Amino acid sequence: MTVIKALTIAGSDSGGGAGIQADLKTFQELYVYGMSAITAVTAQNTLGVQGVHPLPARFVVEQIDSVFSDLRPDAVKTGMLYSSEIIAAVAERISRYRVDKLVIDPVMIAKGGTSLLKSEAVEALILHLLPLALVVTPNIPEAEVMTRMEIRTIADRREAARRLHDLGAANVIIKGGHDAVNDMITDIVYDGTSFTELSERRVDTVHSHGTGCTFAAALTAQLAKGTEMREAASIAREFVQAALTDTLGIGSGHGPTNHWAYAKHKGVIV
Ligand SMILES: Nc1ncnc2c1ncn2[C@@H]1O[C@H](COP(=O)(O)OP(=O)(O)O)[C@@H](O)[C@H]1O
Ligand SMILES: Cc1ncc(COP(=O)(O)O)c(N)n1
Repeated sequence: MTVIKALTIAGSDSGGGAGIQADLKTFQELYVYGMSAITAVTAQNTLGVQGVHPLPARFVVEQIDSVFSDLRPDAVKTGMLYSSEIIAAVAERISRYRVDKLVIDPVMIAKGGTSLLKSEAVEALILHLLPLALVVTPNIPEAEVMTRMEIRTIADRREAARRLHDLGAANVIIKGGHDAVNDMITDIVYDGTSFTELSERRVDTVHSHGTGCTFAAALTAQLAKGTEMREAASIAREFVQAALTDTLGIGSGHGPTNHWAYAKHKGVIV
């Protein structure tokens, strides 16, 4: 049996809906062996983020080295990176280990408004990490910050994707979850040449904590298996749609998505 392996470099969410926990649950559901390097520990639940405790950059590196020296991953995902020190250290190791399947989810702000990336670290993310990305997966506000442009229309999203590609990401997926206007939620995939739109009906739910992490983790799992970019994005979109539709309804605030839903609906996983 060939075991496909993926590493997530991200923050821990004690509430289990986002961050490392969402990534590992998603990898597991897609039959990918999950490994982690934790950048920060958050005290978090469905009501918000109560505390953030970053780890020293050198200890993030130590975790990455432990994984690479023994369990070589087939793909790597980054989530919450918190500081420019951690970003620079992660970028150095990604280059050193010649990671070719790097998925960057440029996590900046939790849904409740707590910052998960220091504002001065945005430049480091763009400069050091973006050029190493096989794919970057910003939501609309994150794409606005990185491109310094306002994004309203689908044409704006395409322009932002072009700019992020020009900044060095081989592929760009701009997620449409923050579109407050349309009934259809559209993620756009840009490979440097052509655009693909992935549209699904808006799910009207408060239980959307961790959608971004879950999408990028499903994408990473599929890329680790060798699925091509558009097909991997489409499966990730389907995974999140199921996770948002069949909610667990736990917690008294913005609850997590249901990581079991995709497998439950599909019956079998390929
Ligand atoms: N209400 C919704 N209905 C359907 N899909 C959604 C909804 N909200 C988010 N998504 C999907 O979840 C994923 C994450 O999107 P988004 O919310 O934009 O990112 P983030 O969680 O990083 O803020 C995307 O694939 C997006 O299309
Ligand atoms: C540790 C951690 N990482 C990422 C997110 C973003 O979550 P979302 O996907 O809801 O934007 C989070 N809330 N906590």
